[in-house]
Amino acid sequence: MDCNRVVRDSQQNKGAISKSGPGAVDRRRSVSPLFSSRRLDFHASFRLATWQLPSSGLCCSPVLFISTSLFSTRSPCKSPNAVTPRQNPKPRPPPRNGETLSRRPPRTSAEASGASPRLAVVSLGGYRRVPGRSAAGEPWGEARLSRSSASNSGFVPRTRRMTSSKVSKQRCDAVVTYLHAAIGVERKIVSQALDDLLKVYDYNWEHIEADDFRVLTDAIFDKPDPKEAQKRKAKGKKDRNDNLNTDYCNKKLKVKHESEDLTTFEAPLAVMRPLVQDSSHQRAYKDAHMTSGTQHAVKGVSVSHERDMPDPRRSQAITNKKVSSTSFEVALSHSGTGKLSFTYNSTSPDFNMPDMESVCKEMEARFLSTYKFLEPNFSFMKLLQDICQCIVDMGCESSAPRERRMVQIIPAVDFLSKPLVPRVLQSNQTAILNMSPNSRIIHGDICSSGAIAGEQNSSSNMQVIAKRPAHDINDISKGEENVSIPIINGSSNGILPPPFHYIPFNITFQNAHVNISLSRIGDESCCSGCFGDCLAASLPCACAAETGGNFAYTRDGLLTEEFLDSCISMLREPEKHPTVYCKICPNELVNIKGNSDSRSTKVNPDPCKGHPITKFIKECWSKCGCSRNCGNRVVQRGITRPLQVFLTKGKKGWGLQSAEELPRGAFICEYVGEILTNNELYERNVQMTANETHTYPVNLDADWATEGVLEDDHSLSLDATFYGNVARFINHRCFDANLIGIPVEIETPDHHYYHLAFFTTRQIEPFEELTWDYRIDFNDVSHPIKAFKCLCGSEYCRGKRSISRSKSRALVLL
Ligand SMILES: C[S@@+](CC[C@H](N)C(=O)[O-])C[C@H]1O[C@@H](n2cnc3c(N)ncnc32)[C@H](O)[C@@H]1O
Repeated sequence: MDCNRVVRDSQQNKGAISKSGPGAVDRRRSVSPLFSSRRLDFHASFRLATWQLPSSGLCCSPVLFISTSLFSTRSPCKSPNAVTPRQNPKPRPPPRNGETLSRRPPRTSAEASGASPRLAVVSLGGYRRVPGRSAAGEPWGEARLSRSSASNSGFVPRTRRMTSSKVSKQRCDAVVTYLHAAIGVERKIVSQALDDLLKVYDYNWEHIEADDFRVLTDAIFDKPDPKEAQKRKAKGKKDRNDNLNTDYCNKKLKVKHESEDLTTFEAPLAVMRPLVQDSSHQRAYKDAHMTSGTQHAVKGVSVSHERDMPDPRRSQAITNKKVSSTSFEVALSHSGTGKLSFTYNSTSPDFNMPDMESVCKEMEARFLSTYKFLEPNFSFMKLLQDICQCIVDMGCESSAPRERRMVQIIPAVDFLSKPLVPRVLQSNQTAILNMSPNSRIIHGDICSSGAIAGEQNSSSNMQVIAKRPAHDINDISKGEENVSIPIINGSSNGILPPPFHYIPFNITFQNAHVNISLSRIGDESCCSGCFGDCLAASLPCACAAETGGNFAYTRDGLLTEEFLDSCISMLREPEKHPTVYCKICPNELVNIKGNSDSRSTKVNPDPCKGHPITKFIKECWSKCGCSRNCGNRVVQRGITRPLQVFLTKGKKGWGLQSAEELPRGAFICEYVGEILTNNELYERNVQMTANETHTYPVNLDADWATEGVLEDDHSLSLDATFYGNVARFINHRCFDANLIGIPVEIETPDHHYYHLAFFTTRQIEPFEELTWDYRIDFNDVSHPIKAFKCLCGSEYCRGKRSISRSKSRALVLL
């Protein structure tokens, strides 16, 4: 995408506006009471063409062309005496010889119609040589416009202005043939548009040929859809009936619509309009349902396919909701044309049309502040380009894979029959996600605020479509795990978990120093002499030393009773086990730092709250001689149980369950997330506002006793808010949870960093919710993460009382 081009065009247009009638706009503004509302239209149109130059033999496919325009119009005046905006303006006088760029010809119908345009045009070109053809390849823009190709195809070189009588029919025919082949539009439409333009420009071919026939192609593609014209016509009639005073305006409208009706713009293949998040969901659904054969819904967008429409081109319509101050629409047609359209209605008299460059900049700033993580080269224009490219890509696939994908994206839950609109479109490969610009892309908590995650902010109805990875409801891990982990929503409301990046292994965020090196593993800490399954050997190998000379696992892959009992005891009866206290605790130190610019006057950290001395499992690893199937390698082999992410019945949001009974001591999954230093985690927590949501980070402090005085940045945490695995769905239960998190050493004997693995504390029935004790200190008011009101239901619940009176510490402590 050529952003400079956008800016240049935008600036040129400012120039054009200044000459073509800003005074008129301002005068109209000064009589604003005469205008009932203003409308801001934004169009991004794109088209796909497979075409062949007549003589060169160059076949170009696909060609993507995006043009965007931003212009405002005003609704018809209410008084016959009022100054009216031009509904069907006379064409601009043809440019005279020697006129400068500021008198350039109009590029869109909107501009031609007298609306005040600020135009940005972006073209993308691509070509493909047909093997065996002789012509030299040219990018589309050049090929389409080149003098050689033009003359080869029957065009004559640029000439002086010609009068109507001098225009050769042959030349017109050549242009029509050329554009018909190039962009796949009916000859009649090309011909009509060419005739119109020739008249407008006094048969000056220079303006028509300029900029690669841009004016002509724009005129063709910007012809209004006759269906819309019909609608407006009908509305015009209604207005006339409603208010006789508008007769004058309606006459004008009628003239325009009749001329629009002459065009035969292809019926749209699909039209998408966003839902408005208000109480009219049901009405919107009803409306959509009435106009559609079948319907499925995208986050914030209702999509319907009019399969029963008699149109031989199998038109599809995606339609919905009408009453909106802002609306957004995508129309696609089989000819390979598309149009993205945003309309904003305002009654504000102070409305000032922003220029396209400013809009892009503002949108980029909003995206950044909303989504926090954006690619460095993100641009709003690129987003539009991506949408177009996505449609082109999908359109170019053969129908067979498309059918297969459509089968895959049909969710297991009943999205289709409910009026409340689901928020995410499911797809294994791609998805269009419709979100409010004010909503967060990534967040974990769907219930602490009592709201469903992903719900759109109703402060703006403006929708942003973004192509981005979404959940596959058949496997939330997207194939990253050994087993598929489906998303189960038993309530049939179509809600899905908020988006996040699924990762099966921990990944360092930035500064965390995780030193994984073979040289750090001493010979005494591995079993390089072993072979096959260490558990099958007559004597435990060196890797069992960490667990007192006995392996923590049985031959069945479960934790030994003894090991599990002692871990559970450490968790539930901490007073019976040693705890280590830091002289200066990194956890408390970071609180001071974090508070340094706030109202806090603290200079000394609080005393250490203590860290448990927890048992570690030590698994065999790459420096060992045993095989991958060794019984002392359980956690590193990943998830094997049939887990499911499911929507809980209460207000806890999503949870995790197993479709099968689980024995005591079974490995479920490890807690996977970003590895952060304490400082990074604190910064992150502070930056996330109180209303933003979290999964609960885990502090890796299980073995601090062996570390002596810990440096700040050696204190690490795992945060699954943005990147994580299924463990981020495990809900908390005070004290008697059915899972326990146990530290596991795999790649490094250095216990700054380790894995946190969940094992069952007892036998678990199929579909019983899996829980673990976050060990949240609900009374810690200093922590920036506001804790939830605990709904664990345990008789030992320690969160339900304290939450009402304080912010609680929400960092999980091991
Ligand atoms: C790690 S996430 C667990 C998955 C979460 N339920 C979800 O839908 O994404 C932690 C969040 O789940 C909710 N949660 C977990 N356990 C809870 C409990 N016992 N009572 C109430 N809410 C709980 C809280 O909103 C908390 O912020």
